[in-house]
Amino acid sequence: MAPLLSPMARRGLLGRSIPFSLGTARHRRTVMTLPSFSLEGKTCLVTGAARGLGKEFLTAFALSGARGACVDLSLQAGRSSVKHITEHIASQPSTPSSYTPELRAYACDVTSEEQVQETWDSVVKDFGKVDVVVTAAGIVENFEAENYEYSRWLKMFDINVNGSFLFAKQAGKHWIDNSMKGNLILVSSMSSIICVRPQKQAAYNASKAAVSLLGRSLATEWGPKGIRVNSLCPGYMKTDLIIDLLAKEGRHIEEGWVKDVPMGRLGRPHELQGTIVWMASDASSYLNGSDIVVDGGYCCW
Ligand SMILES: NC(=O)c1ccc[n+]([C@@H]2O[C@H](COP(=O)([O-])OP(=O)(O)OC[C@H]3O[C@@H](n4cnc5c(N)ncnc54)[C@H](O)[C@@H]3O)[C@@H](O)[C@H]2O)c1
Ligand SMILES: OC[C@@H](O)C(O)[C@H](O)CO
Repeated sequence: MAPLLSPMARRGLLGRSIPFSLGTARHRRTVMTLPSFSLEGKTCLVTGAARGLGKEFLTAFALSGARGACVDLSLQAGRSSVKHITEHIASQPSTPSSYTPELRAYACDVTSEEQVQETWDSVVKDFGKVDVVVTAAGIVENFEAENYEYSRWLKMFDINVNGSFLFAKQAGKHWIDNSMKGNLILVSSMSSIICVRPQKQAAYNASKAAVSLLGRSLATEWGPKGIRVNSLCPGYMKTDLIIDLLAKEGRHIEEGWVKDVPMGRLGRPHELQGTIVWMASDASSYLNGSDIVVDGGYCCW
């Protein structure tokens, strides 16, 4: 069948002509993508982006043309994350030679309202605006409930729930006061829906259930104002958090986890890149108040 459009017209209307490496030379090829997936012109703020999923999300955003703020406890770790992401992007064959992502690091403890406010003000001053906020800062730990120290319970909620709320509140207020459309993505977990086994983690599970319902609550409050709020619920993704947990609990646990995943393996962090870009972009313009589960099928049981 004859093509509906010439290759040149297709490139102009539906794709972007970008350079890619072949040997030592730079050649051009056309990458066909749905334009609404592009994040060009958007500024994305990601908490917990010094490592793990947050870093993966910031990488995906920068690869999609966004500018980005890397927010984490340590400025040094944040700067090293930004450097690593920038080098990674430069090494990708699909990256145009003229493109360097605009990324900056900010030190912030998400449990401090004062620090969250200061960080927000700095990011807005540096970038002029924030379009997308992803709250990936979080912790996990496993203790049986009857022996769970209350101080630990409070810390878990302080980081996972209060930290998410503080950034959500800051972003929501800013977007509403400035009549801006905003996009908030809370990082929840499949543990907001089901109890994983065998590790005992009542506090973590309850904190993630709170995060997801916070997301749906904000979606109803702010939806009429043009602000979308959704939660991402990953299954097991092999980040340092999971590697540390396996080191503590024993490697036999991983075998049990894998049996519980219909796809027969843990997730790789980069496998969330497509989902997070979709959620952050205009491609998901009617998505609001949803929990997006990406877990290899774990929650089907
Ligand atoms: N890895 C998984 O399998 C998985 C699955 C589902 C959900 N999650 C969730 O995704 C999020 C990220 O997980 P990860 O695997 O990348 O973990 P990670 O430990 O690799 O990264 C978490 C990041 O959050 C930062 N952080 C912790 N406390 C903070 C605070 N008070 N203020 C600012 N930053 C803080 C850490 O410094 C770290 O850089 C967490 O909320 C986690 O519950 C992870
Ligand atoms: O449920 C997957 C993750 O949220 C989490 O890393 C796991 O539950 C930790 O045991």
